[in-house]
Amino acid sequence: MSSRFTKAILALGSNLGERNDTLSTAVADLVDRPEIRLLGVSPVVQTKAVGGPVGQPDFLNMVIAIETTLAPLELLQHCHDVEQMHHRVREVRWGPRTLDVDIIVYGELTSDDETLTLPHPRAAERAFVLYPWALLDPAARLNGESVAELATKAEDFPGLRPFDGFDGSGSVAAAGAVE
Ligand SMILES: Nc1ncnc2c1ncn2[C@@H]1O[C@H](COP(=O)(O)OP(=O)(O)OP(=O)(O)O)[C@@H](O)[C@H]1O
Ligand SMILES: Nc1nc2c(c(=O)[nH]1)N=C(CO)CN2
Repeated sequence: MSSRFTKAILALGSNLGERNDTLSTAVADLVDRPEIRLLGVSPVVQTKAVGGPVGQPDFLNMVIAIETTLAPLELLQHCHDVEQMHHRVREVRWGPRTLDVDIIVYGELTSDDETLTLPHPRAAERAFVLYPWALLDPAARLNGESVAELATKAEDFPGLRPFDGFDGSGSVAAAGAVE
C-alpha cells in the first residue's frame, strides 16, 4: 500500500437536529484516523435547501480540506460510516438529514462511476459547496473554473448567509492556507 497523501475536499451538510454540533463533531470524526490529516476548515454558512421536499429546514454547510492515504472508495466508505455515526437515514432523495458528507474532489482524479463520481457531479452548481470552499481557499478551481466565480453564479447563492460566529477572513486564516 502506498503511503502517498492525496488532497481532497469534503462537503458537509446538516438540516436536522443540533446542526452546528453535528458538523463540528463530524469533522473530528472524519479526521480521527491516521490515514487522514486535516488541512483546513471553512466557515459555516446557512443555506436554503436545494431540491427535495418543500418546506424542509435550512441547512448548515461547510467544507474541509484534507489529505489522505485512503483510496477514493475507502474514503467514500469512511464518509458513509461517519454519516451513520450521526444517524443519517436515507428516505427521500435530497431529503432532510442529520449529516451528509460528499467528496467534492480527490486530487485530480476524474471518475464517471455512479458509486463515486469525481469531481462531484453537482458541486459546480451548488453555492452551498462553492461559497464555503472559496472562503477556505480563494484560489480554488473546479473543472478549470474559479470556485469563487462559480459560487456567485449558482442559483442558491442569494439564499446563503453567514451562520452565528461566522468570520470569513478570520476562520480562513485560522484554518491555514490550503496549498
Ligand atoms: N463524489 C461523491 N461523493 C459522495 N457520494 C457520491 C459521490 N459520487 C457518487 N456518490 C454516490 O451517491 C450516493 C448517494 O449519496 P447521497 O445519499 O449522499 O446523495 P445526496 O447527498 O442525497 O445527493 P447528491 O448526490 O446530489 O449530493 C452514494 O451512495 C454514493 O455512492
Ligand atoms: N442547502 C442545501 N441543499 C441541499 C444540500 C445541502 O447540503 N445544502 N444537500 C443536498 C444533497 O446533497 C440537496 N440539497
